[in-house]
Amino acid sequence: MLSYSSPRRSADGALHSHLSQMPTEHVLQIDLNSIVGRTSLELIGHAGINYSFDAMLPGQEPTDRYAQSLRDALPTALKLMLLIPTLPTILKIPFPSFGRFMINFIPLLTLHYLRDRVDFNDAMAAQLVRDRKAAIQSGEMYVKDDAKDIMSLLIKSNIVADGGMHLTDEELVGATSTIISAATDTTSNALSRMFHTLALHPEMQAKLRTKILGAPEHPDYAALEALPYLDAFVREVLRLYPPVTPGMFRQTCEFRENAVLPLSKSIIGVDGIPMKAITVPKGTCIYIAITATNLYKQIWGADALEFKPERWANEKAESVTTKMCGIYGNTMTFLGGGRSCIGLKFAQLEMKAVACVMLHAFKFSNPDLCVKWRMTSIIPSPNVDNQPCLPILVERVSV
Ligand code: HEM
Repeated sequence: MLSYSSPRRSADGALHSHLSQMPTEHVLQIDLNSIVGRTSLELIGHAGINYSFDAMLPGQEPTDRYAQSLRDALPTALKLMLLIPTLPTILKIPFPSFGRFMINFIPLLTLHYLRDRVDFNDAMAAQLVRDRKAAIQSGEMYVKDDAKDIMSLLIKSNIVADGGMHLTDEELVGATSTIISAATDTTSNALSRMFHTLALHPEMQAKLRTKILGAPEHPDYAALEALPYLDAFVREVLRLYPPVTPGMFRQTCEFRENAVLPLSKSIIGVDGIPMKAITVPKGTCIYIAITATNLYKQIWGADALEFKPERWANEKAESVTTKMCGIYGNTMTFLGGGRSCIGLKFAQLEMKAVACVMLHAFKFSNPDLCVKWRMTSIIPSPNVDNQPCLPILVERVSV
């Protein structure tokens, strides 16, 4: 049986107590990137699977093997980027055991390391699902009454689902693994950007703190939603700095008809003739430029590159009301359509909750160091002198 999180050990509280150990009169320089990385892991642990990775113990990296394995999986996969073009062929192999045989056969240590991480993560997710299902079916109180994590809710609705809507155990394990990996580096990166932006804009930080001090220190959903300036701040961080990647590829379906994309404004084709629509042949690979769309001056205005939460205050502004196909805040940050992100609300609430807890107690400022955001993998990350870190000065707020 795995150790589950206790309702009393909340991750935002742990982040708070992590920093609370600093003496009152001191200004500390800390690497916030590492702390928010652990915070996002612990938050999805609690809210996603009711599991504590013990990621917030002060002064040390998590020793939980599941946490370590999750942390290693993405960087290892990215080392194998050159193999990505072979994926469509591999996925067409009808026998998974043959695919596994090929992976074992190829003498590539990184590939074998990744195989072991994926196997371990799947085994952990499978055990979590098994334990939780057994606990729910046996009516154990803590699961029945307290557990509101995503996995428990999924299992509970699966138990009562009609045949056609029923997920197999394999699908439940797949969903659990996907949610944990999809919610970790993404939100951690968004939190880093949020703190860096707060440190770079002390006047906005002070304004936000004033608004937040009027709300409870550990706000519930309604209290978070009742803070419009916080909402605007989070939207602006997610617009200007899409946390995942500047763009993504999609391929139009090979088995459907060619599509015709209408254009909001006509463009001049290479033959000099104005075009009002573009024909996209089936099977075409398309690059969706996430950052370019979020910063497009024709939509957002001449100040599109500036960080301005105020732009969200004017609900009639054309930039905010233009119909974008993205699912959040008129941006493409979480993409759009059938395969868009399902965790946007979770991510946005996590940013708001962490901002609320932290701004209640601490002030963040920028040390005299040049932080550069670099594309190290598919995710932009903060660096100083080519070393990944986000140095931020932290001091207690005297209220
Ligand atoms: C700021 C944080 C986040 C950003 C910017 C973000 C962005 C994205 C993007 C761009 C995709 C599409 C990826 C692709 O198709 O290749 C995606 C997919 C997904 N995201 Fe997020 N995400 C965030 C947080 C989360 C969180 C917190 C969760 C879960 C609680 C989550 C769950 C998922 C899942 C399950 C998918 C796959 C959906 C599918 O393929 O049907 N994401 N996300």
